[in-house]
Amino acid sequence: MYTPFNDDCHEPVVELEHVSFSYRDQQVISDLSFTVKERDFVGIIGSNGAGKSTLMRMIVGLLPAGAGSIKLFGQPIRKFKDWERIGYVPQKNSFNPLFPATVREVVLSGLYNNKNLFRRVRKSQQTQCDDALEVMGIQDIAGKRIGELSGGQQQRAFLARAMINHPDLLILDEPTVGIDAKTQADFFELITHMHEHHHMTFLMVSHDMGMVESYLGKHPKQQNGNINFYVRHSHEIQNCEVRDLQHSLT
Ligand SMILES: Nc1ncnc2c1ncn2[C@@H]1O[C@H](COP(=O)(O)OP(=O)(O)OP(=O)(O)O)[C@@H](O)[C@H]1O
Repeated sequence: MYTPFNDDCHEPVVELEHVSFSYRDQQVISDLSFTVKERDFVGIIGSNGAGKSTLMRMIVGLLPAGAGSIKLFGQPIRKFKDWERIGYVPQKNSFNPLFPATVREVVLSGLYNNKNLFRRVRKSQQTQCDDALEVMGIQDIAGKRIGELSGGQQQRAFLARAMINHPDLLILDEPTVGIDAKTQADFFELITHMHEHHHMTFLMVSHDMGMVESYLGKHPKQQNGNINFYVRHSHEIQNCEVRDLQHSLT
C-alpha cells in the first residue's frame, strides 16, 4: 500500500539557527541555518579552508558558536548531556600515530571521558568493544598497536571507537583521506550499509565528490559560503510506517 511521506515523524537531531563563527577577524561560518532529522545522511563538501571542520567542532561542542543557536536532539547545546548519543571521528591528521595504544584500547576509550581513561574495564564493556570490533571487521587486529596499522584499518578502528556507545548520530570528518581507492569504496559501502540498516543519522565531511553524488544526489540542497550540503533524507530509505513497525518489533 502506498503511504504518503509525513516528515513530522522524524525528530530533529541537529538544528542550527543563524550560526556564525570567526577566528579573530576571519569569518568562517556566516548565518548558517539547517536541520538534520533522524536517519538523514548529510554529506558536506567544500574547498580547503571553507570551514567544514570548524562546523563539525561546533556541533560536537568543541567550539562555541559565535552567534546563533545550536540544538542537539531538541536541546540547546549548552544543556545537552547525552554525549554518548553522538559518535565523532575527527580528521585523521589530528591523531598522533606514535600514540602507544592497541586497537582494543583505542576502541574502549570511546566509553570514557578523559578523566576515566585508565579505570578498570567491566566485562560488559569488553563485550561492547568486541561487538564494535566485529561490526567493523577488525577483531583479528585488536591487539595490534594503532600506529602499526594501514590507513584503512586505522579508520575502521576509529569508527569502531565512535560506534561503541551505539550512537544515534555519527559525525565523520574526512574519513577516507589518505587511503587507497579500493579501501575508500569498501568504507563507503560499510557506512551506507550502516545508514540503511541501523537507525542512525550521519553527518560526513568528504572530498569524494563521486561517492557523495552517487549516494546523495548530484545537487546540493543548501550552500553556505564555499560549503555545500548534500542530503539523503530518511524518507528516501523507508517511510514512517515501516520504521514504526520496525521499532515496535525491537
Ligand atoms: N584554531 C584556529 N585558529 C585560527 N584559524 C583557524 C583555526 N582553525 C582553522 N582556522 C582557519 O579557519 C578556516 C577554516 O578552517 P577549517 O579547518 O574549518 O576548514 P576546512 O573546510 O575543514 O578545511 P580542509 O578541507 O582543508 O580540512 C581556515 O582558513 C583555517 O586556516
